[in-house]
Amino acid sequence: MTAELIDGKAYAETVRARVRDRVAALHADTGLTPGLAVVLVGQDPASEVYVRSKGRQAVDAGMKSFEHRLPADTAEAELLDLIARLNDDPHVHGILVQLPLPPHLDARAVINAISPTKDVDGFHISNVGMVGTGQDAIVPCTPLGCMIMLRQYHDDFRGKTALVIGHSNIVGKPMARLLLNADCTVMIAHKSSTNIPELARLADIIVVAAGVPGLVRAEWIKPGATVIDVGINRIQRAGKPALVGDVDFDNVRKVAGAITPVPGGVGPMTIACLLVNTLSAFCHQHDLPDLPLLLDEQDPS
Ligand SMILES: Nc1nc2c(c(=O)[nH]1)N[C@@H](CN(C=O)c1ccc(C(=O)N[C@@H](CCC(=O)O)C(=O)O)cc1)CN2
Repeated sequence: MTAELIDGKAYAETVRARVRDRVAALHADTGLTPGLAVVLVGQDPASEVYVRSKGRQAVDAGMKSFEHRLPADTAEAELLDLIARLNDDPHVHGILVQLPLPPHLDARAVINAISPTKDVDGFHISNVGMVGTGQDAIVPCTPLGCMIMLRQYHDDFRGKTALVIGHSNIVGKPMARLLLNADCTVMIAHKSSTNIPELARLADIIVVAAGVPGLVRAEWIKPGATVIDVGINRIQRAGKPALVGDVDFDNVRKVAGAITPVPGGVGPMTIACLLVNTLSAFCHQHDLPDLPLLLDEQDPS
């Protein structure tokens, strides 16, 4: 068996096209345009790339993009002051602060200063709490992207077992909660777990976000399982730089039913889902109907 490749780039393009069409239709009806503010503190090279891409993709989708770049030594009070201004700005419907932040800044305080209605990353404690209690809320972009792709392979999660490897606040925990909200049976493991192989063998779905290159091995995979690799690891392979995930891709793909590659799997869906969340936040703020998330659902317009 060779697993079907889950083409995140193609899914992301479909999501972006839907957002673009809906933004154009809403603009034609209301004259309003969704606005996304992205805040970058410091000059982390990977963050620079992601922030540039977020701004470009927002503009391509017909949105306004507001980029705020602050020096690495920015004081927390200054960052909180910027967030307060963005919270009050009617042209800004979504706000995100790119992570990681420099170590002198308290990421939790910064995220919780964003208005929950504009928190398009879904990291604010009130959005986290709402998702955790099964209420409609803004969902973090990477797990949302994983769910959209998983839905194409599992129309019903009831009776399915998932293993989420990794318990970060931005991927592992929200991913597990979303699967649980969909009535999946969910196991969560992390870097201190000693029984990951045994748990993995039970799983119809594996989502891994552990930051360990090649962690998930072919011998652990239930034949036909869906494997979603969120890992992005920059390593040296045969003396050359390479980008690999947390899954031993070449061997796991011989056993799994469907698998995401790295690059080109989950990553592209992260920014596409940021556009979905920005459009959603805009719709809620203007009391307009929201875009359905599933790719096979019809747009209400
Ligand atoms: N405020 C946030 N900070 C961070 C988030 C986030 O969702 N919100 N997630 C990550 C970084 N990230 C977006 O911000 C992100 C990571 C990876 C990709 C992506 O498309 N990856 C490509 C590979 C790109 C490469 O060569 O580096 C892929 O997997 O194909 C997009 C967005 C942490 N911070």
